Amino acid sequence: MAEEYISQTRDGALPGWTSERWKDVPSQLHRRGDSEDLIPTVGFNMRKVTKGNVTIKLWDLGGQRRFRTMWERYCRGVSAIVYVVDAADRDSIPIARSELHELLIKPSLTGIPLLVLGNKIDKSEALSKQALVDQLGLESLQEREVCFYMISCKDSVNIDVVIDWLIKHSKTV
Ligand SMILES: Nc1nc2c(ncn2[C@@H]2O[C@H](COP(=O)(O)OP(=O)(O)OP(=O)(O)O)[C@@H](O)[C@H]2O)c(=O)[nH]1
Ligand SMILES: [Mg+2]
Repeated sequence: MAEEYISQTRDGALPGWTSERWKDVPSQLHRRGDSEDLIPTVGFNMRKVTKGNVTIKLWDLGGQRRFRTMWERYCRGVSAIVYVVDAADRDSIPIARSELHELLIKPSLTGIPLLVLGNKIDKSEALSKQALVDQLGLESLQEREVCFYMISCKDSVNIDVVIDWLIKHSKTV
């Protein structure tokens, strides 16, 4: 069931990429593809996105409190962790910060490269890059590669550099 978008929003479709559900996942864990761009992730979704001879397997983990305890389990052994923050939701940044730091102190995740994305920069209330880096305490993170981009899935801002980063950090099998 290939779909022509890989990001949260239909507008954020990436030309040339196809997306399909990861086949070895129990079907009750999937969301319906049509609506998953509009509502919070329930549990998690898994996808394989492909362009040419590049395939990336993505685990999209739900951000709600009840799903956070499973983050560590699904981050173990991955090539990279991508942490997406709503840059316009200023009140939630302290929680995003503490949850991120909680996750990264887990010994099982030592050294895994981290990509932090400040999303929704199309919104006027979005924080600046420096403010977000400061409020998330990214400077204090150690012993792993950390990269940060400001993005807009809605307006497709910086999605190309995200994809480049993911490809660069993917393990070749
Ligand atoms: N304005 C704007 N809206 C966006 C953008 N990206 C996603 N959205 C919208 O945000 C809503 C989804 O909420 P999000 O906060 O992104 O959901 P999420 O982070 O996946 O939430 P969890 O799955 O609970 O972690 C949808 O209505 C999207 O259309 C963006 O770049 N700009
Ligand atoms: Mg989600």
